[in-house]
Amino acid sequence: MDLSISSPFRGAFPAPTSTFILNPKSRCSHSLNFFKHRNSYSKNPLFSRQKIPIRAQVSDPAVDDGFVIDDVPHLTDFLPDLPSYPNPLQNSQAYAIVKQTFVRPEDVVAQKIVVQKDSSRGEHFRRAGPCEKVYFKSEEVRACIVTCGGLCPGINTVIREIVCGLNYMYGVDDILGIQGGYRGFYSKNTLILTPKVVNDIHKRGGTFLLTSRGGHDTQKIVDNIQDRGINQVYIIGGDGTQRGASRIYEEVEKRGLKVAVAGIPKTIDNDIAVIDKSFGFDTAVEEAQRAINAAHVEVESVENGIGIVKLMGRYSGFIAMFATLASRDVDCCLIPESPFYLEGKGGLFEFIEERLKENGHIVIVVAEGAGQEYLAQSMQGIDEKDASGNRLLLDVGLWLTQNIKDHFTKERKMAINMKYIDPTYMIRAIPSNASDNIYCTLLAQSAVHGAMAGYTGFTV
Ligand SMILES: Nc1ncnc2c1ncn2[C@@H]1O[C@H](COP(=O)(O)OP(=O)(O)OP(=O)(O)O)[C@@H](O)[C@H]1O
Ligand SMILES: O=P(O)(O)OC[C@H]1O[C@](O)(CO)[C@@H](O)[C@@H]1O
Ligand SMILES: [Mg+2]
Repeated sequence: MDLSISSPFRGAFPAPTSTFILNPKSRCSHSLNFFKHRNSYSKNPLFSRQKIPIRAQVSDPAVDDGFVIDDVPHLTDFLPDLPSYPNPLQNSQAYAIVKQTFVRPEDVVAQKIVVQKDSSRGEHFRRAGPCEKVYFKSEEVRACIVTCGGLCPGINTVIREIVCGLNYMYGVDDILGIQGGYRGFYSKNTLILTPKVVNDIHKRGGTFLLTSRGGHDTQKIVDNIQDRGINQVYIIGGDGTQRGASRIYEEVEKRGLKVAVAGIPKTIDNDIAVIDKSFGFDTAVEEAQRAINAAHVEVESVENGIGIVKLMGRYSGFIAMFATLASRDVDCCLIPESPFYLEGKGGLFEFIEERLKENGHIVIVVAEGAGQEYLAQSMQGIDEKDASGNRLLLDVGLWLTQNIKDHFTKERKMAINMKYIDPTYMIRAIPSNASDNIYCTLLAQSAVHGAMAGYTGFTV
């Protein structure tokens, strides 16, 4: 596993994460180039990356050690005369340690931690964290936060920590909540967010700001940002949301506005390239154990018990796979990345029969995106999309249940006991656990440091 992105807290101050850019155009910072979807990353032009070889450390210009930085944009790229100020954290007793831990422009995080002795240095990202110079005075900042897409444990913690981070670390007290996703910019009133208002929200699931799919109108959103005098925009959401954030950043740059756009990646499916784990994933895997345990208890207590648990995972089976590995009660895990078939030698039916003979029961975990090709064949013509344009998946759990029942009762004339559990929303509509809370805090604070330092168009 690549552990390059998130670092543990050091002392009273969280060590910086690294970040990636929202947009291929770039300069220095600490963020990733807007969000890379694990499966679509290389195919989607949005995610194509500009590689900027840096030779700063190399004294002999003839030496090319293959160091590449996937850099992020900065406000001074299009507003070259912006003044900078010393980071106010230096003056705070509570953050005295920060003086030794400022992130320097040369600090980067390697994408790969396993390399060969003679391989080139490879791809790197800006390291996130507090910088010596900031490009906003505290009293000048008017920030806003928006949440889009599906739910995920920890969204409220991220909201809370952006508000508290801005206020406690940088003295910012003008923070607005945009309600109901992107469309909330132009169709709803804003909420005033203070540390007091958000104090307890991390104990609740969901999003305090409400969310939605669809409704991204770049022009209207940026008009609204401009009209309201907002100059820092924090956008929490998945791959679609980060694409939308990229559009906002491009429009802001086109209009020459001093507005920092920062993305915080959210996805329960853990389908982001570059990072190992998205926030809320741990919590979801933990909650999935309850469904798997229930399935196991049920099928262990009957003859020929077949338990099926369907878990989220549209294009990637991380939740299903991790929940399976953690549980040890699962016999078979079906994920979108790995094709399977039902009939014949090596097929699922054969495997189930073997297990029933051997153990008297079987537990199968299936990710929602697995086997969609079969469902599409059997239900031709159904091609529904959600408001954001994501294809709505057909229910693989029901399809599997029906096919297994038909096979064993009709063809094999065997009596089976089928138990189908679909805990879909239960694993994401819960508050984040302790370790996700810390991770959410790290991401939120890193986004705040990045925006204060003038970086923009990045996903932390
Ligand atoms: N290419 C795009 N350009 C602009 N906006 C987009 C784009 N794709 C999606 N969006 C907007 O982003 C928001 C969220 O998108 P979507 O519903 O796909 O969820 P997501 O962010 O991918 O989260 P998740 O899939 O994890 O639930 C929606 O408001 C949608 O209109
Ligand atoms: O029903 P909703 O809220 O649109 O979201 C369901 C989808 O959102 C996700 O949780 C995240 O993309 C998927 O796993 C799932 O398919
Ligand atoms: Mg998505």
